Amino acid sequence: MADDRFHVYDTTLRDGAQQEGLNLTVADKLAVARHLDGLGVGFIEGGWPGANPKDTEFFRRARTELDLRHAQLAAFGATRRAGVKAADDPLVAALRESGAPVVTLVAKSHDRHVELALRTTLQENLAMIRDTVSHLRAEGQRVFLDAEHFFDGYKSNPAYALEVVRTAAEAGADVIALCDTNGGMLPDELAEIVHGAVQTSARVGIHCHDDTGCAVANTLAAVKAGVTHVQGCANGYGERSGNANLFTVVANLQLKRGFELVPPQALADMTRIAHAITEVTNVTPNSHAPYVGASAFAHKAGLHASAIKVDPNLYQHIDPAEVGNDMRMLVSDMAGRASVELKGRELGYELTPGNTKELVDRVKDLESKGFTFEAADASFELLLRDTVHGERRRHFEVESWRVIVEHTKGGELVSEATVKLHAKGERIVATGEGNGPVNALDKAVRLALEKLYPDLAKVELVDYKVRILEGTHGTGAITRVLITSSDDTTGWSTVGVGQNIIDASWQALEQAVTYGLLRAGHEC
Ligand SMILES: CC(=O)SCCNC(=O)CCNC(=O)[C@H](O)C(C)(C)COP(=O)(O)OP(=O)(O)OC[C@H]1O[C@@H](n2cnc3c(N)ncnc32)[C@H](O)[C@@H]1OP(=O)(O)O
Ligand SMILES: CC(=O)C(=O)O
Repeated sequence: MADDRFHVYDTTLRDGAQQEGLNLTVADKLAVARHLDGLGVGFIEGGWPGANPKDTEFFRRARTELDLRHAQLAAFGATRRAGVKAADDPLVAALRESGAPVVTLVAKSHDRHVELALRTTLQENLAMIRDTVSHLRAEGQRVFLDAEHFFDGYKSNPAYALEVVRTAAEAGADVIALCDTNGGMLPDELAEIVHGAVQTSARVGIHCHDDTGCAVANTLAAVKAGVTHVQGCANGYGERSGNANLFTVVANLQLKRGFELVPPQALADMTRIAHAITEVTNVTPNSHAPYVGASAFAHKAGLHASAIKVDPNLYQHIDPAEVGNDMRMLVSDMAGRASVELKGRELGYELTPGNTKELVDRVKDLESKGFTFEAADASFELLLRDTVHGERRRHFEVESWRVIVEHTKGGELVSEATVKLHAKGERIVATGEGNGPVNALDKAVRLALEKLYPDLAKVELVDYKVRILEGTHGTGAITRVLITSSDDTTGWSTVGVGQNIIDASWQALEQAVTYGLLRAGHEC
């Protein structure tokens, strides 16, 4: 069970789900909850039971389908409506019936909101808070309160904003989370206000939105000012610009401020968990996300690599393994000898100074012609192998290839490719048909090689990207093609460049097949 000295409270399934384009099924919500529990957060806000059938269903299924080891579930909802008893409000009843051990109530703490949005009096709003908190407490639930618009409310009427906090605490709320609902605060101003609000009998927490790009900084400033409960969302999901990214908050507090919020082994699993959640939400992972992004410890500049060669800490703020991430070297025209040497080592090759220099020169020359190696790891490795061997080695040599695209009388578009190859002493001619020229070439190569290399069947072409590099030349522009392939364990990318899109595609395809055969254990 979670350490109650400091709360890590996740609201991905409620505020995170308020993000544009994010739509979770009940099964998705259960899956995300399991991942968050694996990270070791203390509380998981599951949604607003009674507001929609899906969230009601989530709490119903959670009782039998979630076996949480660390976290407690929290059901979110509003205080009772003005003028009714908490016991008679159907939305309060849904919170009571959710079975969640914790209920988090949202309450207005900004006088203008009470008067304009709730259309009630300041006194009635306090009564709504008092009644709802004490009713749920009497029903045996632990109650947290989200003081909505607390900071803007404090600026408008500090006495009233603090009265809301006091009322909730006196009624029995365990936690009052101060919310920067519009996300407009900056850290210094927010910290000053938090200082004034932490003197209450309840625990004080913080809930920040990222509209100024300061949600994480504001959360850390609030912790420094005395809060002991932080709210946030996985991957920073949330309404508008999102919520404080809970992964960044936890990593910062644990690694920089010495809090032990989640077990160290769970922190070391954070990168995997962050990515597993993006699989469920179907939101492309932000590769630049702090700590867990694929680029968070990727080094491109030659000068950085030369220092990293001496000591990785010279250009890294932590050891990536602490959050389950990896250091990566990127090779491009910004690389120097150190970048190439370290990349070579990452790939399992010890390069001589002569090889290193030659590779740096080749990479810079090819990148000036439109190639890109940071996005085509397999093409770089093939270039590296050719340099180490002092010659170009392939499993097959190409005599020629050709593609025909035919528009038939019936309106059908058919592509047919013929390749003539030499492999293992044989001359092979094969023809493939496809729905496009690259598909036809791919089929023809496979047909040509399948008898000699049956495991080529495992290699799949999974992505094909084209970019025009010199738009000013119209249809005669230089084209860059990136192909991503995969076998049953990993993926790799290759690049081709040319004035003819089919030629550029062929270069990338030929390398993709070569790399696939190397991965299958066929040396050449
Ligand atoms: C800052 C936040 O993110 S808080 C979370 C916000 N999340 C959501 O709104 C998502 C779920 N919401 C919903 O499904 C719906 O809005 C419901 C079911 C809650 C309410 O739906 P409806 O009854 O149709 O009301 P509607 O959405 O138009 O308006 C909200 C009502 O709640 C009232 N209300 C708003 N905040 C509070 C509060 N803290 N306490 C009590 N009542 C409140 C409003 O005054 C308004 O009342 P009215 O019906 O008398 O005008
Ligand atoms: C409660 C909440 O989500 C907010 O005030 O932002």
